[in-house]
Amino acid sequence: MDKPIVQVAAGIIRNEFGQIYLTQRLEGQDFAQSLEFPGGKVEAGETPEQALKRELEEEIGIHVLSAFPYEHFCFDYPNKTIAFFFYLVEEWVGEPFGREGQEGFWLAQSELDEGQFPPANLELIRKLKSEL
Ligand SMILES: Nc1nc2c([nH]c(=O)n2[C@H]2C[C@H](O)[C@@H](COP(=O)(O)OP(=O)(O)OP(=O)(O)O)O2)c(=O)[nH]1
Ligand SMILES: [Mg+2]
Repeated sequence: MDKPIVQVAAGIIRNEFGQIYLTQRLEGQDFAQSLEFPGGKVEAGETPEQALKRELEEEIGIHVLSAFPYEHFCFDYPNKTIAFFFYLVEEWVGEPFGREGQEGFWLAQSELDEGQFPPANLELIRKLKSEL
């Protein structure tokens, strides 16, 4: 049987100190307790950028002013293929917080640890660290 393909939009939210805002996935979600770049599934009728903006309002309470495509790739999980759209977000209104009860915190870009993220994030984290 063919695996479903899911589109996911997520934000690399970076402040003026070069720190990135991360959240921890909740119990009951897939990859519970993993760190993640906030974001979620693109819904029918949405562009990935629209989904990014909606998800960042819903999950961390910020209003994105501008977002730039950073990486797009597909990753095969055993049960689904995810098409990721990662955006760099450096302009927004509001102070991010875990609006759905999840932990959230700022981390220096150099301190990102691929071991704490889902497997799909490996190359992305390496790229972010290599750019410093
Ligand atoms: N947001 C996000 N999701 C990631 C990352 N890496 C990674 O493998 N994923 C996976 C986990 C999930 O299977 C999927 C994202 O879906 P999600 O659970 O966040 O979707 P959603 O916010 O729309 O939540 P829901 O309404 O479906 O519960 O992508 C990442 O860095 N950020
Ligand atoms: Mg999500």
